[in-house]
Amino acid sequence: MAPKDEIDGMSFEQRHGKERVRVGRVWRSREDGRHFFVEWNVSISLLSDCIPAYVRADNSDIVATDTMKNTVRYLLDYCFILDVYVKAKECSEKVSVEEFAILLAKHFTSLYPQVTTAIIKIVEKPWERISISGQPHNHGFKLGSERHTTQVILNKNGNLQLTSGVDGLALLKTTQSGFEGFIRDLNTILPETRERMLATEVSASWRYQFESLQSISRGPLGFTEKYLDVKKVLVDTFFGPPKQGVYSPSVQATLYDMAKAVLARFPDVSSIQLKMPNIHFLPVNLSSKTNPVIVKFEDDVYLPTDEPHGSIEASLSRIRSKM
Ligand SMILES: O=c1[nH]c(=O)c2[nH]c(=O)[nH]c2[nH]1
Repeated sequence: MAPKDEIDGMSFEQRHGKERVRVGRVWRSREDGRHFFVEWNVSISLLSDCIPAYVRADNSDIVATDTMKNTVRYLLDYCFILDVYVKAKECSEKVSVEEFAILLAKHFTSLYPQVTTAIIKIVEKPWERISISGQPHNHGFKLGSERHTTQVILNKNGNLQLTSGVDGLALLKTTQSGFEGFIRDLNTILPETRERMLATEVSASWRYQFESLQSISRGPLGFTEKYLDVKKVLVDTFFGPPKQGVYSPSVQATLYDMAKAVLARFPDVSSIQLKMPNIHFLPVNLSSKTNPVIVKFEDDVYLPTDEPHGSIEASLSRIRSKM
């Protein structure tokens, strides 16, 4: 990713940045007094022309990460120094995590002549508006589960790679899952089955087809809506219709159906990567010498296990027309 430089007859790559810069932001609606809140964990990585710092002890081209670190603390009071916060303050209207990442990347690549590319990653903490007696609260939030993520890679010349994603989306179904017909050898003890639990924690990231800043023409929260829509397609495809569900012959087949459904539904998504660990729920059969059947497994009592778990991941991309 980083450009390679040749130094002393050797190839050299470098980048520097700041990880885990945390920021919270409240937007207050004047109309109905409702507050909107986001908490973001921002990582910045800059590709920049600062080889002299490595080879000649000349730091004159360095955007210092220590400045950023000190500024994070300072900024609890003053919101105008660290780039992350300057931009957060400038966002008088609520923005999506994708737009904010683009804003930051634009800032770094346009302000510093040395910076050729900015890579911004943001993870949004899942604060959700709370409801009291069925009524959405104006300023109360509780922590949910899955996290909205984004990564923006922006080049000085405007070339853009934009991905959105979801992490920690835990899904489980108690039937309509099996695993049969796999290779059997000396080490195979797993029985074939058409009846098992299926549980996973989906990590997905999908890339938008936009390849430059100019090609993005969305409303202020378009990416948040798209995130919710993609998540819904993933979840709906995993479970199938509410009454009968849909049979899963393997995690692999379900993963592929989910990826295909996203590409079929969203023309502006050019690829999707899915990681779906197979989180096992083992059948419980208990016996002893004196009592051969204490608990007989009848698709009811399971032992949940995190370790080890199956690891299944794949990505699906549109093949670009060569025309
Ligand atoms: O859906 C599954 N895919 C596998 O590759 C696998 N391997 C395994 O032991 N159980 C399962 N289940």
